[in-house]
Amino acid sequence: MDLYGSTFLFCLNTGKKGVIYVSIFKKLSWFFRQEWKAYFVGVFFLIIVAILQVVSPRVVGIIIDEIALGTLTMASLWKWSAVILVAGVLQYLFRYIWRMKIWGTSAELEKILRSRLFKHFTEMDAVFFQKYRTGDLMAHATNDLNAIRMVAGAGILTLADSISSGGITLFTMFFLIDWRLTLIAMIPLPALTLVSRILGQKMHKRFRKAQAAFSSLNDKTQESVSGVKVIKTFGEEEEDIHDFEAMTKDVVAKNKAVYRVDALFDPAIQLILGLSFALTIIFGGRFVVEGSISIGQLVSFISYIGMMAWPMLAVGRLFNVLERGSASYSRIDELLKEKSTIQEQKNAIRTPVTGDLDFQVSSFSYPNSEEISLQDVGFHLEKGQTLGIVGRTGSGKSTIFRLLLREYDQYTGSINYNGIDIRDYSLDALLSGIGYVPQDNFLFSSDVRENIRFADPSISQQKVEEAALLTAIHHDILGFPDGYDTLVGERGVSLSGGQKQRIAIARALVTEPELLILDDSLSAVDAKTEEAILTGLKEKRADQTTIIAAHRISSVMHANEIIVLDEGRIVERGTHHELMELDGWYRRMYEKQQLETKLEGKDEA
Ligand SMILES: Nc1ncnc2c1ncn2[C@@H]1O[C@H](COP(=O)(O)OP(=O)(O)OP(=O)(O)O)[C@@H](O)[C@H]1O
Repeated sequence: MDLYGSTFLFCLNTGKKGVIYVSIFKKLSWFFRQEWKAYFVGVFFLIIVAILQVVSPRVVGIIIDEIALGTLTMASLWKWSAVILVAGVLQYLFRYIWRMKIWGTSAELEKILRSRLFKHFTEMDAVFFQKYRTGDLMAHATNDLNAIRMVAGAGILTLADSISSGGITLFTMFFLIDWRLTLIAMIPLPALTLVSRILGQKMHKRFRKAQAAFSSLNDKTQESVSGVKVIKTFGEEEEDIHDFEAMTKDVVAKNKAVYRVDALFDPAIQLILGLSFALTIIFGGRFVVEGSISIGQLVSFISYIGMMAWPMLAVGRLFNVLERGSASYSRIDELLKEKSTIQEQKNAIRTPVTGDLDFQVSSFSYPNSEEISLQDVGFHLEKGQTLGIVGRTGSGKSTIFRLLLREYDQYTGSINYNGIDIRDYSLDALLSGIGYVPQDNFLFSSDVRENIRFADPSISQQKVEEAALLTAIHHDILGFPDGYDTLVGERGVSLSGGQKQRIAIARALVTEPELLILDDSLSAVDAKTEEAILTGLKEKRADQTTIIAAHRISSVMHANEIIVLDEGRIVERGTHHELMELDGWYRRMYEKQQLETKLEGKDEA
């Protein structure tokens, strides 16, 4: 049996896996170099502890020998007791130091990698977020970073500890007690390495599965609780309970699988150690009888065997930690290597965009999509003008905005601001000039004021209120329990869809952007309020450009120009009057919506 073949040093030098173990340390060498002082102190005290560890068992052996020989005096008992006490206290102190140094420093690595990853996420483009799902990215930011931290913490610790405490204990057994007994007693111990390696691997796999099952159960619970009204309306309670029970059963089964392996650990360790103890008693007993070692030495030796168990187990654990860390490092590295397709030019213009907007896109398709989402879409807006965009769902309204916001660069044609291509501006110069209100408005878990002045927390209350007045939300806000201090978002008060929309518009308006984009942002607001907001905007933003996309014609009818999109093409264009005269889709929609409003009015009356 090749038990010794799995010992650490051998593995470091052999085979493909050996390369993995070395390479993860190499990959992290930048960090170890940066933090070498902390590691040096940590490992130094680790070695001192390893030396101190062998003192007590040896002292106990000496006391026993003195008892056997009848030479023990009170003075020597006090002396030896003091040695044991001092060794114990020093071990306590030094263990504290190395733990602080090694664990604390490894947490630093996690922090550095997490910041890098987060910064990277914020720099990535829409293509990246389409390729990786949010859940996966979150898993990378937690599980993978944790596995890498383990290399810098538990990895370094087990490596240094198994070499120092294993080496020193072995040295003491070999040279200070009896080399023959050491060789015999050590025979079963490498099996501990195998046990911790193999069972550890199995445990980890099963634990991962159990965790995944538990998080699915969590998702399911959340979905069922938040969707309980829909479930009841459709009379689906029975099915839901059935699904829930099946998932609960799955979680229990997977946890049982973890315990099946976990329960094997201790008995296996006891069995192997027991074997080693048995060999020691049989052969050590004979050596004592022969007179080649003393009883005291045998007692010390038995303690040392117990102390050898940890380094042997640690080696197996080390392989697992390094393997997982290496796989995680590769995954994180792959993410960090992803480049955004949106790149700023080296000498990009840094002054904020202003002036006329000229949008001329002859063709655009989303990456990984064969369909052409925009074809020959062009418009020119002078500073201060308003453009309306209408069209069926999926006709390409939001796509125009995504190009304006530089979420995608891969189109043919050009988008110019003041005669300069938007790709020649820095992203900050472009985006700080645009106030964008997306269709699915999002409020942060914070108060109303902070939500409105999100772009710049130093904006005054007066400006916040002006923006809120303009979007007809000011009086609503005053009616909230804490006015502008009222918490909104996930954990805050519940707002109506229209209130959320108006806060989102106020957030875009408060910075007085050069270009304001409202992407179907008035859909949940009633017709009267909509009219008030649009009139206000027209006055306030007479010198600034606005684009409004909407399903409701009333949102765009006062615009300088209106374009009607269908399947990514402009099918009608002109002012409200011109489009009414054209007698096409626009007019039909307008009349239909007018009729609906009238009927609603009658219903309400
Ligand atoms: N990320 C994407 N990848 C591939 N195709 C997309 C993507 N986003 C949108 N599309 C497609 O592009 C077309 C235009 O979509 P867009 O979101 O611009 O429509 P819209 O007019 O804004 O619709 P709505 O009024 O429903 O918001 C649709 O056919 C849509 O399926």
